[in-house]
Amino acid sequence: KYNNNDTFINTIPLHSFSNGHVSLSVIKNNNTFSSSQSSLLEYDFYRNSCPRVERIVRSTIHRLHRNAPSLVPALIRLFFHDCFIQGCDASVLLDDDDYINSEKDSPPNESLKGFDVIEAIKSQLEEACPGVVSCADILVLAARESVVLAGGPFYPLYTGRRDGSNSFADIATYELPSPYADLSQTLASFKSRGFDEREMVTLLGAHNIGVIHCEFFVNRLYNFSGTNEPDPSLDTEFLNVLRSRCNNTDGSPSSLVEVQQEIGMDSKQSLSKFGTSYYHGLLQGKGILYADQQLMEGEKTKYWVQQYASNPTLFHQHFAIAMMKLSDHRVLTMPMGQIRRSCSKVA
Ligand code: HEM
Ligand SMILES: [Ca+2]
Repeated sequence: KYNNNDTFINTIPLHSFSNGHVSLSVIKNNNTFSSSQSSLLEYDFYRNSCPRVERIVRSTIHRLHRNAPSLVPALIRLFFHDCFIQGCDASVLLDDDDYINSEKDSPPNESLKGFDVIEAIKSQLEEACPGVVSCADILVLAARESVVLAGGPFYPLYTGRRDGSNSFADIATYELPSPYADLSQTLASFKSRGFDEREMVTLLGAHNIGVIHCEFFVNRLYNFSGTNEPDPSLDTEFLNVLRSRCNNTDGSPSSLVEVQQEIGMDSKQSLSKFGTSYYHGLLQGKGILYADQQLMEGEKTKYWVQQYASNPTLFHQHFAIAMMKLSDHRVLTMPMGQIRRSCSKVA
């Protein structure tokens, strides 16, 4: 129904995709993929200065992943939280000091993980090619490898991002999407960054994997908006599953019980395939966050939830492209920015 006025469908030759993977030729031939800044990024930017960069990122993540599979969702979330706040400039990685008001200390970022993984990759790269590769590039490349490790699509990335010299704790506090936001609020924050309804639904498909702590949805389980009733949009059976997972009824923030996002689904399968269990869940009232379930409240967003639930290949294609777009959001390129030596400190 929305296909006619959806530029994506009209301009992108979907037949040139195979297996949900995006090929570079498609990108080169179609300007719709690049934002204005990303024209300053290049494919294989480090081909002379650090030709092994992508291999090093990949092998480090693969090595660490064997003992710590949870780094996969963590890195995807870290990437989102960087790019969404002042663009993909590694602002989220900076530590607090006299001059830096670190985003790490902003409430929505308190449960972020994966900083050590980025730092481990950075130190490998500093050995191989000192002072060359930006932390901002490492972050987008690490997120891409994580998507692939989760069974999601591979997508090519431009490189040549430079690191910012600031962190934006206040902006992160107010502008990272809230799990308690309704559809219009969430949509407004994506739209202000150039992402439409469909792209927002696509990116939220990242919630197929990972964990959500009870503190972010306990408000829906017993006393939703002061009603003394649970959130009516929550499936009753699922409500009981969530209650038993978070059996600390006072909802104190210390009750950090982890909840697999694919509860009620074939979790093994969906994890290895980066599937569409998230969208199936929403169709059944089993969205974990209020903001997730809100996708069913808008005509367009609901339409795309239905599309992706029934067409995993389409989801993978769109997810790859949306991740590429987010990776190029407001990047810094020469002569702006810097290359840090350690990702947590300005150079
Ligand atoms: C409306 C927008 C969004 C909201 C409100 C939201 C909120 C959240 C919250 C509250 C958590 C749980 C964190 C925790 O318990 O530690 C979470 C987890 C996660 N989010 Fe989002 N998120 C949004 C969009 C996105 C997007 C666009 C992506 C990626 C493209 C993403 C990727 C993830 C991943 C992978 C996890 C699991 C992290 C882990 O297991 O370590 N989220 N999100
Ligand atoms: Ca940033």
